Amino acid sequence: MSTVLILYFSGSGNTHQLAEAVCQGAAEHGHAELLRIRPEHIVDGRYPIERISAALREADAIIFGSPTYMGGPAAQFKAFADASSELWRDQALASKIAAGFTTGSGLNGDQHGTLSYFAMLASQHGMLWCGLDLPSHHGPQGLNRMGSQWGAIANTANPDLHPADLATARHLGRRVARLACQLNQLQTEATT
Ligand SMILES: Cc1cc2nc3c(=O)[nH]c(=O)nc-3n(C[C@H](O)[C@H](O)[C@H](O)COP(=O)(O)O)c2cc1C
Repeated sequence: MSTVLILYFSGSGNTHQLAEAVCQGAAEHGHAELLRIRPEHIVDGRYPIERISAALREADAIIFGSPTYMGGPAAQFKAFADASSELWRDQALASKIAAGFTTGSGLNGDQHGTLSYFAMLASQHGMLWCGLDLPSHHGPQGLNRMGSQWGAIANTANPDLHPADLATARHLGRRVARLACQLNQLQTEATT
């Protein structure tokens, strides 16, 4: 069993749809929970990290999500990331698995900037980055049609997300949760 948190911001709902798909996949291997960053929680540009720091400390894996705004994560996600420096001081998230997902309206809308930022944030926290183990247009569902191995991307040119993008997000959630279970098992074996 593993506990996976999906920590994300969504302005108009596209990234929320992708977060739900990630959560469905992760729930196949344990407990998975959505934690949405709400703009009204942010005060003077800072997210109140104390609201969620216990949940972050207890999770086995954290999957970050944000729409891509101007080639990077939304300011609301960055407000959380900056506040997470409280947890960086004692490396409270070290050795947890991390992964990421994003949405963007461009076919190539520089969504990699957002995923690269998530990987950097994970590295700052000493976390272990988990990308996608999928070549592009994989299998009958056409998984990873956006061709990214850093994480899951959905193109949002249409209001309903593409089934292949949703299936790719479920795959990422499933992969992270499965790896977290395996890591838990190894740690248990090492201490018994
Ligand atoms: C301020 C702003 C900047 C944006 N910049 C980009 C961008 O750089 N690349 C891209 O592909 N889409 C960009 N978009 C489109 C959003 O990423 C896209 O609509 C996304 O799915 C919104 O997600 P949400 O519904 O979860 O808020 C931008 C949208 C806004 C409002």
